[in-house]
Amino acid sequence: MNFRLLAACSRNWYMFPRSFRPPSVRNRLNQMVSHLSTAGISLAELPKSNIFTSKLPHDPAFDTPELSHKAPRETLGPRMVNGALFTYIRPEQTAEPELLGVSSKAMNDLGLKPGEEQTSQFKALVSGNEIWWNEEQGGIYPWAQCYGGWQFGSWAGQLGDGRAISLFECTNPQTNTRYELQLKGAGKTPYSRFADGKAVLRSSIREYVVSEALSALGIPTTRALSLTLIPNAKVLRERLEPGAIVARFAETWLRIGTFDLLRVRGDRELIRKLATYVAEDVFSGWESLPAIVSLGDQQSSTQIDNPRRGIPGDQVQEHQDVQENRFARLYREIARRNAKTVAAWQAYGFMNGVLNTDNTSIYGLSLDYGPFAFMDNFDPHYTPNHDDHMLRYAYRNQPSIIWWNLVRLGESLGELIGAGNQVDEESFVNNGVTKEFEPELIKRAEKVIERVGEEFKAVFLNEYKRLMGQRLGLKTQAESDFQILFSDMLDTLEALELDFNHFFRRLSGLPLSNLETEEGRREAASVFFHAEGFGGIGYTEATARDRIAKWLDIWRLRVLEDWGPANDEERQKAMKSVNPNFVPRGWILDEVIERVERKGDRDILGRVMHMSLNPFNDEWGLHNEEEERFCGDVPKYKRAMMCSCSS
Ligand SMILES: Nc1ncnc2c1ncn2[C@@H]1O[C@H](COP(=O)(O)OP(=O)(O)OP(=O)(O)O)[C@@H](O)[C@H]1O
Repeated sequence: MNFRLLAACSRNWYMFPRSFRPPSVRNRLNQMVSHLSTAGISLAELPKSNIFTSKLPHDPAFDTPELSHKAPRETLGPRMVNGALFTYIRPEQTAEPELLGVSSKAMNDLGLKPGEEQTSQFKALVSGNEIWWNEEQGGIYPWAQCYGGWQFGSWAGQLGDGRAISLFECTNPQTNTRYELQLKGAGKTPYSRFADGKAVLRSSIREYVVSEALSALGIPTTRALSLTLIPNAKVLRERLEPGAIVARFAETWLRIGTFDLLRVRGDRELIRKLATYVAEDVFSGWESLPAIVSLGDQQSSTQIDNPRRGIPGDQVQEHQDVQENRFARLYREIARRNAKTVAAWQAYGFMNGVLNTDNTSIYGLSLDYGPFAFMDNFDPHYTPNHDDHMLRYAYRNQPSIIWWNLVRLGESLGELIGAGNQVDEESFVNNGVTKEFEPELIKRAEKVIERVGEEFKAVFLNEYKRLMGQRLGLKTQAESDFQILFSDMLDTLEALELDFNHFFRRLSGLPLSNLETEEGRREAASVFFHAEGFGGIGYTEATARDRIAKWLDIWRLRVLEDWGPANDEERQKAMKSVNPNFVPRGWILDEVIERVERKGDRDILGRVMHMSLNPFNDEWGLHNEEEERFCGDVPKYKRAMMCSCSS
């Protein structure tokens, strides 16, 4: 079966399902961390594994860890790697590393005990100077993954972990969650192409803080355990900069780009193997995957959110004359997860900045912290990526782009999805698709992708409405909320150039009793203004106040419906528990970078991480002036900053 043929035969695979349109401004349809306190264990006691490297094929150039270990590092440099999903490779040694920060939440989630970060073993591991393997006793040898990707809509070829090296998988014995721990900035790999395998301190600080901030907001993401400065590594970007290593972890680092590369190379055997690995070893087995949900008008959000699971892997389901086998259910799971994550980005005003397929996780994690940002003033056209002139990855396009990426995944899985009940037949497995079977297979695969697209849209909207409702203090959902509350609010924020996240937090603390009269609402409106007032064209202070006051009245009545008149304190508390007082915005990260890098100030990093991990606090009691500044109005000339991809 020629994989390219699939795409050529079916142009609509490159488009959204007909009814799915990008979000627009007019039509919004289209748009304290609970630390489980565990005792924890030491790094040595942490259960470790290498399921990824033991089940999936390695780079044939280095059959064993020993071969890779003995090879001079220069021989492990950039090249094409075929028929494999990883290469054994160790991190480069670093001189005089300095551990700058550790996330307490990450320690806890990994199952490590507090204080473990002070041990020399921990410091050596997260700086790349020690690995969990030696020639005498063996252990787990590090590896770099091979993947490809579509970047800005064009095929980019083989990419792979050019500067990330995984050390091992580890399982938190309390939660049973398994993570793959890796170092970013740990040196060259066969996937480094023309680059140096390093990461600069600037981008490492950004990833370290913001991946943990997203996690604290409840948004699925890859995580950061620690940040290590490598003072002697002078890394050349726009200028010479200090290098750094982020020790990071995730349930999986597999990306849509991992499948893309196999498809482009026509490696159907490996696609099947990888898909099986994902279902059995990344998710909780084939039975855990979701069946189709009906999407008629009668479908409740609860039904959409709770598809039937528990279907045996070898069972093929028939729905409206279309067979769905286990690979279709796998595709659905990946799409549903990504739908929820992108909904959370939209609800919290987060932009990834570079949503290429190599940055789209098959686990639905926020992945790749490059030119990302939290929204300042609400502007659906905003992208933090300085190089994205077409606004491909702007806020308003994120849901559609994630779907575009998922269609690429559908193409990679197309043969397996389209095979229906023939997927395990010997001749299909060994010889591929016959000419006679091809039209049927393509038609079925297209149908499944189209349906999953409809479900993606439904899950996305469901989650977006849930989160927005929660942010607005609603306990129930009403049909009219979307247009009357959400859309009008967003239009108002955009028209008056007001801050997105501040809006929700300030709304949380507004007593409903202050909003009973027209005068009270007009008075309250200015709580959303910037220090200099508001922006936008054609508004006077009186008309700006009128517009906000009108919305506040609708909101007040809706909140009263849900909470009644006597529970306003509870309502405020509930809203504050979902609307962060602090988000690490671009200007704050710039200040942290400046102070850590140029002024040798280490403490600010710890304080900002603490605020990021506890974003809903009213205060943190660490540095009052700084906290007030970081949670206050964004200085006018520092709003909607942009950054380049160089990192
Ligand atoms: N300094 C570098 N040295 C080697 N490879 C690099 C470097 N910077 C980026 N790459 C590689 O270029 C590709 C795209 O880079 P991108 O910035 O999206 O990824 P990244 O931030 O390095 O990694 P990740 O997506 O895992 O966070 C990846 O394959 C990445 O490994």
